[in-house]
Amino acid sequence: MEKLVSSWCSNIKALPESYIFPPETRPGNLTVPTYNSNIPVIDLSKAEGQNRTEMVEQILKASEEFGFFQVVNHGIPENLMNQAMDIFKEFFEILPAEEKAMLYSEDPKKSCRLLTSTPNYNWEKNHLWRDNLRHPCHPLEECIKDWPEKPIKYREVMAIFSVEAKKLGSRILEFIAEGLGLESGYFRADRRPGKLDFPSCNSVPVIDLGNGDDDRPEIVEQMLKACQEIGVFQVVNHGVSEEIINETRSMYKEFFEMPEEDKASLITEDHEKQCKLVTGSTRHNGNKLNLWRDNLKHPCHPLEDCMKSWPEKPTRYREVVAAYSTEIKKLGSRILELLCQGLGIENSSYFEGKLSEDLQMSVNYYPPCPDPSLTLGIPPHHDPTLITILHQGDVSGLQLLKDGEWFNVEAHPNAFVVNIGYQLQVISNNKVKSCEHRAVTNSNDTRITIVCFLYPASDSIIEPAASLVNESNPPLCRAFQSKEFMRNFYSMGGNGELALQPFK
Ligand SMILES: O=C(O)CCC(=O)C(=O)O
Ligand SMILES: [Fe+2]
Repeated sequence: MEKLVSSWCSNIKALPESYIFPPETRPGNLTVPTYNSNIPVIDLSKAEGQNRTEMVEQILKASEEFGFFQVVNHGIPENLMNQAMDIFKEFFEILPAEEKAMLYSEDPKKSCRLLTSTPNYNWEKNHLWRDNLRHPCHPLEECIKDWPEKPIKYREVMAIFSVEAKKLGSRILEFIAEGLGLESGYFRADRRPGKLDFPSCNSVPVIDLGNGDDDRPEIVEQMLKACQEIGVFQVVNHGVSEEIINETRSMYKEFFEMPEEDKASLITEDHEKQCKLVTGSTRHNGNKLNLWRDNLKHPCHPLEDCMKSWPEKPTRYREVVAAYSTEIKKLGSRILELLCQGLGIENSSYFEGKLSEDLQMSVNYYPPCPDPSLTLGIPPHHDPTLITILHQGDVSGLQLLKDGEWFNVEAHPNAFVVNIGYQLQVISNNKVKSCEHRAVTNSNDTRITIVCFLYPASDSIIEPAASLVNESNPPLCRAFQSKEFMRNFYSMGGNGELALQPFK
């Protein structure tokens, strides 16, 4: 093992010969002016405000002019940065030599290695005045086993730090994609699912709604916690009868498996049409990439008006879906009332009436897929709803993004998955968050998901609820009409944050 510079440098007065560079490659004058005044320091908190476009332009300009910029208000807590810095100080300056010797390696294939100067120490002419520790951080569970075991807190602190740094990196790449006019998510490595064995998300509780008022405080607390942590929970004992659910599911299976000619009249690219059957997405024709799904969509409110546009086959379609959507609307109101209490919105009927009036049915049919690692059922997105109530039967495929990783939402045949939508996030003044999610496919089973989107009526006014706004929680945006937000949401390619910009 070469002697690490950190192990002997403190006692020496003159620079040893092997570190002295030829005159033409020495830094020479050490009083060069700092570049700080020219390299922009970019305030990332502006991403959430009116000046987002300006901030994205700053990043792009700095990238063109310097290829460097600094960021502040980047979301990595100061104490975490200090902890990481202290860990490395302890690593290089205090850790006994024998601990470091175990990590020292000249084998470039070794995942975690400590070296001095460059990896080519033995054949370099001049050594560099540095020691260096390097290791990969992704995927965390695999890499962490090779990380230093000392200082004791190394793995704990650096795991958190690396997750935060990765999030920051993804955010910055997203700003750059935005500035370059690329589609959202352009730089993300996970546009294909790649691997197929995703872990289940353990932040999604299965909440039992069944036991009446005695359990209410506990139910409310569980819901709020899930909405704050991940924005998704499941409910069982929800009051929608198993019979209605099974009947609806088998009816939809029959629908999607009907001969082509029975469905042809519903296939359309006309956005104005109320009831639409599409393959891929509604923007399929403009997309180079197709999605491995068919989708049927139509509104359900007001029922009598909408029903006329619904499919006529299977013959029981209208009767079954009318019953199902009525039950889901009731369940939706119940969940919103519980959430209202959890959020601390004083008026318990806050969501009643127009604010939760609109119900859209969206049913996905994902046939078994020849190679699920290469394609998606639905790409990553946030729902623009108040809440979404989804039934995925016994085949999982819904995935949530948490700390930059995808997790499965476990399939419970009796449960509905409830998902916080972007408009509820606004009303909660960011107290609860909507979660980015996607649907993956599988090679064995047909998967049908019955998705009910609960929306405000299009002309209702959306704003952070007055009881959630105070001096320390200023309103995240001004009031707007739901339809204004929806228009922006679609024109901004489904990006809720951008859709909200005009109302900041
Ligand atoms: O089918 C799924 O699991 C996801 C559906 C979904 O996210 C949607 O329709 O917005
Ligand atoms: Fe969704």
